[in-house]
Amino acid sequence: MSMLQVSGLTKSFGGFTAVDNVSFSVEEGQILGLLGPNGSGKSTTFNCIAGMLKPTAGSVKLAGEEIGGLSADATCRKGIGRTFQIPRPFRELTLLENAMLAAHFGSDGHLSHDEAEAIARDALTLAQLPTDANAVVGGLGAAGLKKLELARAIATRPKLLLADESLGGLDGGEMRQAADMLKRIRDERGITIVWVEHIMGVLLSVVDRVLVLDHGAVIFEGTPREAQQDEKVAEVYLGPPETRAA
Ligand SMILES: Nc1ncnc2c1ncn2[C@@H]1O[C@H](COP(=O)(O)OP(=O)(O)OP(=O)(O)O)[C@@H](O)[C@H]1O
Repeated sequence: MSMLQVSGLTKSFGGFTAVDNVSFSVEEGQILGLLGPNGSGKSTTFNCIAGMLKPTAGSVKLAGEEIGGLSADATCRKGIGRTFQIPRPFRELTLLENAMLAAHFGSDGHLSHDEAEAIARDALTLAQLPTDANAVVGGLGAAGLKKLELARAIATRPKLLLADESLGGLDGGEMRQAADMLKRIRDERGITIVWVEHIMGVLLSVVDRVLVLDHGAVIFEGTPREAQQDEKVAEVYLGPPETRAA
């Protein structure tokens, strides 16, 4: 079954079409890498799926149910969790409290304190963060803050996780760990993932399929191996063949 089905998605800002008739689907339990150069429409596509933007046209279905145009909180309660490119946790709250708030946000408000705490501890454990009640946000570096983003998204108990630029600001080793963590979330929890990233790098070793956007349109869809061999993909990332270093 397709967990996510995007059909004819279009988003215009005034007279400018940032996303132009984009269609793709993600099967349950798969990881899709959504790639493309700066300004290619990745964030706009992501935000239309996550309910931060209203599509101008097209359909977004989660497990067969139309969710296009729903608000961000309604989308979350339907089962879409997201991370933000720039982490903005509640710094005055502990890690556990941050994850507990997310657990409440993802539910219909019927979670007890103890249920929210259990979900939050589980999410922090999966993200390899401390679960004790005193652990605070201060002192977390870039990699720690990315982990907290993931913990907060997982605590909403999503069917589909939208991961936004999870590698930004990380060094090589941290990038590998971040990629492995997304894979583990899929492997251990069966959560379907759409991973939006500006750079290809380590992403190709983890995702099942790759979608590449350029100027708001899909220019490639296939396996990571096919992406590495595709001339159109090489062109948007590396420039025309005659300008590339040997
Ligand atoms: N709110 C907006 N109003 C007007 N134009 C916008 C708006 N949001 C995005 N755009 C434009 O839409 C195009 C696609 O932007 P988008 O942020 O989706 O690209 P992206 O692939 O995510 O880029 P990046 O890798 O830099 O995040 C860009 O030309 C951008 O300037």
